[in-house]
Amino acid sequence: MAEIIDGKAFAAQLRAHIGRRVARLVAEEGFTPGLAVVLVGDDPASQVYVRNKAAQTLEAGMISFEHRLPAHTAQPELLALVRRLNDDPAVDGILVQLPLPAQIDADVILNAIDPAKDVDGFHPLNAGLLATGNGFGLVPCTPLGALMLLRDRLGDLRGLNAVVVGRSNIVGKPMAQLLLREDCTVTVAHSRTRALPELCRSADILVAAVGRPGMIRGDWIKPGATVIDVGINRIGLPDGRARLTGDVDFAEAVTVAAHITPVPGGVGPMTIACLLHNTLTAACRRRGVELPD
Ligand SMILES: Nc1nc2c(c(=O)[nH]1)N[C@@H](CN(C=O)c1ccc(C(=O)N[C@@H](CCC(=O)O)C(=O)O)cc1)CN2
Repeated sequence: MAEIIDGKAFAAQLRAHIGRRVARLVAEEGFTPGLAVVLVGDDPASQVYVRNKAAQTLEAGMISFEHRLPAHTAQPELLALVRRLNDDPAVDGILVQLPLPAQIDADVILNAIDPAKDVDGFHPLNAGLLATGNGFGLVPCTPLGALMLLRDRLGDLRGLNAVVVGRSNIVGKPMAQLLLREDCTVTVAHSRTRALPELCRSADILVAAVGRPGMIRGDWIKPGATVIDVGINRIGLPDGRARLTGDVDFAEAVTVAAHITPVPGGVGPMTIACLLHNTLTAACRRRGVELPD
Protein backbone atom coordinates (compact mmCIF):
# COMPACT_ATOMS: atom_id res chain seq x y z
CA MET A 1 0.00 0.00 0.00
CA ALA A 2 1.19 3.51 -0.83
CA GLU A 3 2.19 6.02 1.81
CA ILE A 4 -0.46 8.72 1.88
CA ILE A 5 0.98 12.23 1.64
CA ASP A 6 -0.70 14.43 4.24
CA GLY A 7 -0.98 17.79 2.47
CA LYS A 8 -3.21 19.19 5.21
CA ALA A 9 -0.54 18.67 7.88
CA PHE A 10 2.24 19.94 5.60
CA ALA A 11 0.22 23.06 4.74
CA ALA A 12 -0.46 23.72 8.44
CA GLN A 13 3.29 23.57 9.18
CA LEU A 14 4.06 25.85 6.23
CA ARG A 15 1.45 28.39 7.39
CA ALA A 16 2.85 28.32 10.93
CA HIS A 17 6.36 28.95 9.55
CA ILE A 18 5.05 31.84 7.42
CA GLY A 19 3.33 33.24 10.53
CA ARG A 20 6.66 33.25 12.42
CA ARG A 21 8.38 35.00 9.50
CA VAL A 22 5.64 37.63 9.29
CA ALA A 23 5.99 38.28 13.04
CA ARG A 24 9.72 38.90 12.52
CA LEU A 25 9.02 41.31 9.66
CA VAL A 26 6.55 43.23 11.76
CA ALA A 27 8.95 43.40 14.71
CA GLU A 28 12.18 44.07 12.80
CA GLU A 29 11.07 45.92 9.66
CA GLY A 30 7.89 47.58 10.90
CA PHE A 31 5.55 46.54 8.13
CA THR A 32 2.77 43.98 7.74
CA PRO A 33 2.24 42.27 4.36
CA GLY A 34 -1.22 42.80 2.87
CA LEU A 35 -3.19 40.51 0.53
CA ALA A 36 -6.20 41.67 -1.49
CA VAL A 37 -8.61 38.98 -2.71
CA VAL A 38 -11.32 39.85 -5.22
CA LEU A 39 -14.42 37.69 -5.63
CA VAL A 40 -16.94 38.42 -8.39
CA GLY A 41 -20.29 36.66 -8.10
CA ASP A 42 -21.61 33.99 -5.78
CA ASP A 43 -20.12 30.68 -6.90
CA PRO A 44 -20.43 28.57 -3.70
CA ALA A 45 -17.01 26.88 -3.95
CA SER A 46 -15.28 30.21 -4.67
CA GLN A 47 -16.99 31.76 -1.64
CA VAL A 48 -15.54 29.02 0.57
CA TYR A 49 -12.05 29.41 -0.91
CA VAL A 50 -12.11 33.20 -0.50
CA ARG A 51 -13.35 32.91 3.08
CA ASN A 52 -10.55 30.44 3.86
CA LYS A 53 -7.97 32.67 2.17
CA ALA A 54 -9.00 35.65 4.30
CA ALA A 55 -9.04 33.60 7.53
CA GLN A 56 -5.62 32.04 6.88
CA THR A 57 -4.13 35.40 5.86
CA LEU A 58 -5.20 36.87 9.21
CA GLU A 59 -3.99 33.77 11.10
CA ALA A 60 -0.54 34.24 9.53
CA GLY A 61 -0.50 37.82 10.87
CA MET A 62 -0.98 39.53 7.50
CA ILE A 63 -3.60 42.10 6.52
CA SER A 64 -6.53 40.80 4.46
CA PHE A 65 -8.42 43.09 2.08
CA GLU A 66 -11.57 41.44 0.73
CA HIS A 67 -13.48 42.81 -2.26
CA ARG A 68 -16.79 41.17 -3.15
CA LEU A 69 -18.50 42.33 -6.32
CA PRO A 70 -21.90 41.26 -7.69
CA ALA A 71 -22.14 38.64 -10.48
CA HIS A 72 -23.29 41.30 -13.00
CA THR A 73 -20.13 43.42 -12.52
CA ALA A 74 -18.88 44.79 -15.85
CA GLN A 75 -15.28 44.27 -16.96
CA PRO A 76 -14.27 47.99 -16.78
CA GLU A 77 -15.45 48.12 -13.15
CA LEU A 78 -13.30 45.12 -12.19
CA LEU A 79 -10.38 46.52 -14.18
CA ALA A 80 -10.68 49.81 -12.26
CA LEU A 81 -10.56 47.93 -8.94
CA VAL A 82 -7.44 46.01 -10.03
CA ARG A 83 -5.75 49.29 -11.00
CA ARG A 84 -6.63 50.83 -7.61
CA LEU A 85 -5.11 47.79 -5.86
CA ASN A 86 -2.00 48.03 -8.06
CA ASP A 87 -1.56 51.61 -6.83
CA ASP A 88 -2.31 50.90 -3.16
CA PRO A 89 1.00 50.73 -1.22
CA ALA A 90 -0.60 48.68 1.60
CA VAL A 91 -1.41 45.88 -0.86
CA ASP A 92 1.50 43.50 -1.55
CA GLY A 93 -0.49 40.74 -3.24
CA ILE A 94 -3.57 40.74 -5.49
CA LEU A 95 -5.64 37.66 -6.29
CA VAL A 96 -8.76 37.61 -8.46
CA GLN A 97 -10.66 34.43 -7.69
CA LEU A 98 -11.41 32.22 -10.72
CA PRO A 99 -13.66 31.42 -12.46
CA LEU A 100 -14.99 34.85 -13.39
CA PRO A 101 -18.51 35.42 -14.77
CA ALA A 102 -18.91 35.00 -18.55
CA GLN A 103 -19.07 38.75 -19.37
CA ILE A 104 -15.51 39.20 -18.07
CA ASP A 105 -12.43 38.15 -20.03
CA ALA A 106 -10.19 36.61 -17.35
CA ASP A 107 -7.02 37.19 -19.41
CA VAL A 108 -7.69 40.94 -19.60
CA ILE A 109 -8.04 41.09 -15.82
CA LEU A 110 -5.08 38.84 -14.98
CA ASN A 111 -2.84 40.75 -17.40
CA ALA A 112 -3.76 44.03 -15.67
CA ILE A 113 -2.42 42.90 -12.27
CA ASP A 114 0.98 44.40 -11.41
CA PRO A 115 3.36 41.41 -11.93
CA ALA A 116 5.14 42.31 -8.65
CA LYS A 117 1.81 41.82 -6.80
CA ASP A 118 0.64 38.83 -8.87
CA VAL A 119 0.62 36.26 -6.05
CA ASP A 120 -1.26 33.78 -8.27
CA GLY A 121 1.68 33.82 -10.72
CA PHE A 122 -0.72 33.93 -13.68
CA HIS A 123 0.56 37.16 -15.33
CA PRO A 124 2.40 36.46 -18.62
CA LEU A 125 5.57 38.04 -17.18
CA ASN A 126 5.62 35.58 -14.27
CA ALA A 127 4.68 32.68 -16.59
CA GLY A 128 7.53 33.74 -18.89
CA LEU A 129 10.05 33.96 -16.05
CA LEU A 130 9.07 30.45 -14.95
CA ALA A 131 9.37 29.12 -18.52
CA THR A 132 12.75 30.70 -19.20
CA GLY A 133 14.17 30.24 -15.70
CA ASN A 134 15.34 33.79 -16.24
CA GLY A 135 15.07 35.44 -12.83
CA PHE A 136 12.60 34.92 -10.02
CA GLY A 137 8.94 35.54 -10.68
CA LEU A 138 5.95 34.47 -8.61
CA VAL A 139 4.94 30.83 -9.17
CA PRO A 140 1.31 29.56 -9.36
CA CYS A 141 0.25 28.26 -5.94
CA THR A 142 -1.16 24.79 -6.69
CA PRO A 143 1.84 23.51 -8.69
CA LEU A 144 4.22 25.15 -6.21
CA GLY A 145 2.46 23.28 -3.38
CA ALA A 146 2.59 20.01 -5.34
CA LEU A 147 6.33 20.48 -5.90
CA MET A 148 6.91 21.14 -2.19
CA LEU A 149 5.16 17.85 -1.36
CA LEU A 150 7.24 15.99 -3.99
CA ARG A 151 10.54 17.40 -2.75
CA ASP A 152 9.63 16.67 0.84
CA ARG A 153 8.84 13.04 -0.02
CA LEU A 154 11.43 12.24 -2.73
CA GLY A 155 14.23 14.75 -2.11
CA ASP A 156 16.23 15.03 -5.33
CA LEU A 157 13.94 14.70 -8.38
CA ARG A 158 16.79 14.77 -10.93
CA GLY A 159 16.38 12.39 -13.88
CA LEU A 160 12.94 11.10 -12.85
CA ASN A 161 10.29 10.62 -15.55
CA ALA A 162 7.35 12.92 -14.84
CA VAL A 163 4.05 12.82 -16.70
CA VAL A 164 1.66 15.75 -16.16
CA VAL A 165 -1.87 14.98 -17.35
CA GLY A 166 -3.50 18.36 -18.06
CA ARG A 167 -2.22 21.49 -19.82
CA SER A 168 -4.00 24.37 -18.08
CA ASN A 169 -2.17 27.65 -17.47
CA ILE A 170 -3.05 27.37 -13.77
CA VAL A 171 -1.70 23.88 -13.07
CA GLY A 172 -0.51 21.68 -15.97
CA LYS A 173 1.89 24.05 -17.75
CA PRO A 174 3.50 25.60 -14.64
CA MET A 175 3.76 22.14 -13.02
CA ALA A 176 5.66 20.89 -16.08
CA GLN A 177 7.97 23.93 -15.95
CA LEU A 178 8.67 23.43 -12.25
CA LEU A 179 9.50 19.74 -12.79
CA LEU A 180 11.79 20.66 -15.70
CA ARG A 181 13.54 23.10 -13.38
CA GLU A 182 14.16 20.10 -11.07
CA ASP A 183 15.79 18.24 -14.01
CA CYS A 184 12.95 15.76 -14.44
CA THR A 185 12.20 14.39 -17.91
CA VAL A 186 8.74 15.84 -18.40
CA THR A 187 5.87 14.87 -20.70
CA VAL A 188 2.65 16.89 -20.77
CA ALA A 189 -0.39 14.81 -21.74
CA HIS A 190 -3.90 16.07 -22.53
CA SER A 191 -7.27 15.09 -23.96
CA ARG A 192 -5.78 14.34 -27.41
CA THR A 193 -2.83 12.29 -26.15
CA ARG A 194 -2.72 8.80 -27.66
CA ALA A 195 -2.03 5.67 -25.57
CA LEU A 196 -2.42 7.65 -22.33
CA PRO A 197 -2.43 4.58 -20.00
CA GLU A 198 0.93 3.40 -21.42
CA LEU A 199 2.39 6.88 -21.14
CA CYS A 200 1.24 7.20 -17.52
CA ARG A 201 2.82 3.80 -16.76
CA SER A 202 6.22 5.26 -17.73
CA ALA A 203 5.99 7.90 -14.98
CA ASP A 204 8.01 7.90 -11.77
CA ILE A 205 5.99 11.01 -10.92
CA LEU A 206 2.42 11.19 -12.20
CA VAL A 207 0.54 14.48 -11.79
CA ALA A 208 -3.18 14.34 -12.58
CA ALA A 209 -4.77 17.72 -13.33
CA VAL A 210 -7.54 17.09 -15.84
CA GLY A 211 -10.73 17.66 -13.86
CA ARG A 212 -12.20 14.23 -14.69
CA PRO A 213 -13.14 12.21 -11.61
CA GLY A 214 -11.33 8.89 -11.23
CA MET A 215 -9.95 8.97 -14.79
CA ILE A 216 -6.50 7.64 -13.84
CA ARG A 217 -6.91 3.94 -13.02
CA GLY A 218 -4.67 1.73 -10.88
CA ASP A 219 -3.29 -0.17 -13.89
CA TRP A 220 -2.13 3.15 -15.45
CA ILE A 221 0.36 3.55 -12.60
CA LYS A 222 3.92 2.24 -12.50
CA PRO A 223 4.48 0.22 -9.32
CA GLY A 224 6.40 2.43 -6.86
CA ALA A 225 5.46 5.71 -8.58
CA THR A 226 4.54 8.91 -6.74
CA VAL A 227 1.04 10.10 -7.65
CA ILE A 228 -0.02 13.72 -7.17
CA ASP A 229 -3.75 14.21 -7.64
CA VAL A 230 -4.64 17.85 -8.29
CA GLY A 231 -8.26 17.14 -9.30
CA ILE A 232 -11.03 18.59 -7.14
CA ASN A 233 -14.33 17.22 -8.48
CA ARG A 234 -17.63 17.55 -6.65
CA ILE A 235 -19.84 14.47 -7.09
CA GLY A 236 -23.50 14.86 -6.17
CA LEU A 237 -24.78 12.24 -3.70
CA PRO A 238 -28.36 10.88 -3.70
CA ASP A 239 -29.04 12.72 -0.41
CA GLY A 240 -28.27 16.08 -2.08
CA ARG A 241 -24.84 16.52 -0.49
CA ALA A 242 -21.59 16.46 -2.51
CA ARG A 243 -18.48 14.36 -2.17
CA LEU A 244 -15.03 15.61 -3.26
CA THR A 245 -13.00 13.29 -5.41
CA GLY A 246 -9.80 13.54 -7.41
CA ASP A 247 -8.77 12.65 -10.98
CA VAL A 248 -7.21 9.41 -9.75
CA ASP A 249 -9.11 6.27 -8.75
CA PHE A 250 -7.66 6.37 -5.24
CA ALA A 251 -8.77 2.89 -4.11
CA GLU A 252 -6.98 1.30 -7.06
CA ALA A 253 -3.95 3.62 -7.16
CA VAL A 254 -3.14 3.28 -3.47
CA THR A 255 -2.39 -0.43 -3.99
CA VAL A 256 0.18 0.27 -6.75
CA ALA A 257 1.91 3.61 -6.01
CA ALA A 258 4.62 4.19 -3.39
CA HIS A 259 3.29 7.65 -2.42
CA ILE A 260 -0.04 9.29 -3.21
CA THR A 261 -1.90 12.49 -2.33
CA PRO A 262 -5.53 12.05 -1.27
CA VAL A 263 -8.48 14.28 -2.22
CA PRO A 264 -9.43 16.03 -0.03
CA GLY A 265 -6.38 16.63 2.18
CA GLY A 266 -3.59 16.46 -0.42
CA VAL A 267 -2.60 19.25 -2.77
CA GLY A 268 -5.73 21.41 -2.13
CA PRO A 269 -4.65 22.79 1.27
CA MET A 270 -1.20 23.61 -0.16
CA THR A 271 -2.81 26.11 -2.57
CA ILE A 272 -3.69 28.61 0.15
CA ALA A 273 -0.48 27.98 2.13
CA CYS A 274 1.52 28.78 -1.04
CA LEU A 275 -0.59 31.89 -1.61
CA LEU A 276 0.58 33.14 1.79
CA HIS A 277 4.16 32.14 0.89
CA ASN A 278 3.90 34.17 -2.35
CA THR A 279 2.40 37.15 -0.52
CA LEU A 280 5.30 37.16 1.96
CA THR A 281 7.78 36.89 -0.94
CA ALA A 282 6.07 39.70 -2.89
CA ALA A 283 5.95 41.94 0.18
CA CYS A 284 9.68 41.54 0.89
CA ARG A 285 10.68 42.07 -2.74
CA ARG A 286 8.47 45.13 -3.19
CA ARG A 287 9.79 46.71 -0.02
CA GLY A 288 13.43 45.76 -0.65
CA VAL A 289 13.68 43.66 2.52
CA GLU A 290 15.42 40.29 2.80
CA LEU A 291 13.01 37.36 3.21
CA PRO A 292 13.36 36.16 6.83
CA ASP A 293 14.30 32.44 7.35
N1 LIG B 1 -7.28 32.94 -8.58
C1 LIG B 1 -7.34 31.63 -8.37
N2 LIG B 1 -8.49 30.98 -8.56
C2 LIG B 1 -8.53 29.64 -8.35
C3 LIG B 1 -7.40 28.92 -7.89
C4 LIG B 1 -6.20 29.64 -7.71
O1 LIG B 1 -5.12 29.08 -7.35
N3 LIG B 1 -6.21 30.99 -7.95
N4 LIG B 1 -7.49 27.58 -7.58
C5 LIG B 1 -8.79 26.95 -7.47
C6 LIG B 1 -9.48 27.04 -6.15
N5 LIG B 1 -8.65 27.19 -4.92
C7 LIG B 1 -8.12 28.40 -4.67
O2 LIG B 1 -8.52 29.40 -5.12
C8 LIG B 1 -8.56 26.15 -3.96
C9 LIG B 1 -8.96 24.87 -4.24
C10 LIG B 1 -8.95 23.89 -3.24
C11 LIG B 1 -8.53 24.19 -1.97
C12 LIG B 1 -8.59 23.21 -0.86
O3 LIG B 1 -8.13 23.47 0.22
N6 LIG B 1 -9.20 22.05 -1.07
C13 LIG B 1 -9.46 21.11 -0.03
C14 LIG B 1 -10.96 20.79 0.01
C15 LIG B 1 -11.79 22.03 0.25
C16 LIG B 1 -13.28 21.76 0.00
O4 LIG B 1 -13.87 21.08 0.83
O5 LIG B 1 -13.79 22.27 -1.01
C17 LIG B 1 -8.73 19.80 -0.28
O6 LIG B 1 -8.46 19.48 -1.44
O7 LIG B 1 -8.45 19.13 0.72
C18 LIG B 1 -8.12 25.48 -1.69
C19 LIG B 1 -8.13 26.45 -2.68
C20 LIG B 1 -9.73 27.54 -8.51
N7 LIG B 1 -9.71 28.96 -8.52
